[in-house]
Amino acid sequence: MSAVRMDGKALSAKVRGSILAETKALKEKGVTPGLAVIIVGNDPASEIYVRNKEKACAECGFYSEKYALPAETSQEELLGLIAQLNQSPQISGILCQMPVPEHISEQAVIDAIDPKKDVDAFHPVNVGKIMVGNFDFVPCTPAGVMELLDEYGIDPKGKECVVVGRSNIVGKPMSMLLLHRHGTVTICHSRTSGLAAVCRRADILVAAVGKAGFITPDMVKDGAVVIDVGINRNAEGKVCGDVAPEVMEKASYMTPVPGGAGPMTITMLMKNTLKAAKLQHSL
Ligand SMILES: NC(=O)C1=CN([C@@H]2O[C@H](COP(=O)(O)OP(=O)(O)OC[C@H]3O[C@@H](n4cnc5c(N)ncnc54)[C@H](OP(=O)(O)O)[C@@H]3O)[C@@H](O)[C@H]2O)C=CC1
Ligand SMILES: Nc1nc(=O)c2c([nH]1)NC[C@@H]1CN(c3ccc(C(=O)N[C@@H](CCC(=O)O)C(=O)O)cc3)C=[N+]21
Repeated sequence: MSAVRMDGKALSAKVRGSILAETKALKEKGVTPGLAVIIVGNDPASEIYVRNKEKACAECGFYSEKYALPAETSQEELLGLIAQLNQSPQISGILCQMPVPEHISEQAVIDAIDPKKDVDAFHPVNVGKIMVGNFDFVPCTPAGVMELLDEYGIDPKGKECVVVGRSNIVGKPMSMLLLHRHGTVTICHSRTSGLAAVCRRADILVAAVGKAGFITPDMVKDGAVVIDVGINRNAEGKVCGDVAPEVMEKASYMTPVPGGAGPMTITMLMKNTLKAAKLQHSL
């Protein structure tokens, strides 16, 4: 039996529709959500994401600004731009695409963004709130995964959840959201011993590794729900996930790449931007 395909594109369209409706109501009160996206350097993959974000802003009726800065931009210049955007009344949310060039400190960039405009939820204040379980902004990729699970009626409560990857962007916040929903969560990384056996315990397996085809069928329990967060390019240059396609035959539900977690990430960014606009206007 082949797994049910968890359609992130379809769910995104639905959620963006309801965001647009809310945006229209907000605009009648004189408030337009605005997102600023900053990209430093010209990583081709980042450019695709930035374009997708601009498109999503248009679909949701948002105002958007894009700053494509050259790779040589100094940290001081970047922090200056962020300080300006922190003050700008048109801008509800600020996202600086990661990674940034090596001469710029990622943490300095994150720390510079006003927590009230931190729609990525990467600022330590927001990370702390997520840990405590009382948060305004949900990290976009993990939030998108949770909405996909809900849409398909998959409840993490009491389930064995295994997250492969412990990054601050995906693995760690993903684990925390599953924990809040009462999953029994195991976080794996490059030093995990017996990784395949740990993965085989999973009722819900989330792959956020960054290696094409890393999760093979022998690592998956029959009937498991498999969430593929990876965005990689295979030898032919095609976008593919961290999960080998043959896993479809073992899983009960699985997210495709493209069309699964990726579009949902952007949709959750829109949701956070709308929320930021509302919070800033006490609505
Ligand atoms: N769909 C979406 O919206 C998004 C997709 N992505 C994609 O998700 C993937 C992961 O992204 P991100 O979390 O930022 O990546 P990172 O490179 O920051 O983290 C990768 C994680 O995988 C772990 N890992 C690497 N090799 C192994 C291994 N052999 N066995 C077990 N664990 C391993 C690393 O372990 P260790 O910590 O020990 O090094 C690390 O924790 C990428 O493909 C990225 O492009 C990212 C963000 C959003
Ligand atoms: N500050 C910051 N915030 C991020 O959220 C962030 C980041 N930096 N750096 C990079 C990662 C990656 N990321 C993706 C977003 C959308 C898709 C996406 O739209 N994917 C589509 C299209 C894929 C394609 O065809 O290229 C899909 O999977 O169907 C993918 C990946 C956000 N990230």
